[in-house]
Amino acid sequence: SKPAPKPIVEPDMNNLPEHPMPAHQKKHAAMTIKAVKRLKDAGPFLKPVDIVKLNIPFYYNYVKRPMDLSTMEKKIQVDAYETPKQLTEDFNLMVNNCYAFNGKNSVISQMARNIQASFEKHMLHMPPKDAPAEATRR
Ligand SMILES: CN1C(=O)c2ccccc2Sc2cc(NC(=O)[C@@H]3CCCO3)ccc21
Repeated sequence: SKPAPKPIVEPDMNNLPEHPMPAHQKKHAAMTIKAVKRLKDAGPFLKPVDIVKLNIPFYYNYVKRPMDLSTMEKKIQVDAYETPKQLTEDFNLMVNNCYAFNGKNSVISQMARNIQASFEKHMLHMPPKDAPAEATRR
């Protein structure tokens, strides 16, 4: 029917959380996204899907909440995340958007799974919220 309009761009600077992720978790989150961006399969996920460049006017009819690595990086920088779980949810959203539009068995979806595996490995080392700062503990 009609191409759906572009969704609201994130992060919503008028709706940031009161208690964002603490600094030691924010640092690990930023390092994780930085590492994922260097992967050979990260290319198509570095920036928001460009519906003009890709000539896909109906993309937003399938994908209601676009997500990409630069948006996640921005959200980390402006303290839009309260928990590491919310970062993981955005990463999974990016992968599921790829499945929704391209199909799970597409080459691009395999690339999404490859970078998701690397993201999950890095997130295993995310420090707990109340991690004692090494210097002051003991
Ligand atoms: C995640 N994803 C896609 O989900 C997508 C959506 C529709 C059609 C193809 C694809 S693969 C893909 C390719 C690019 N490619 C590019 O951005 C560059 C510029 C336009 C052509 O290559 C970016 C995103 C993307």
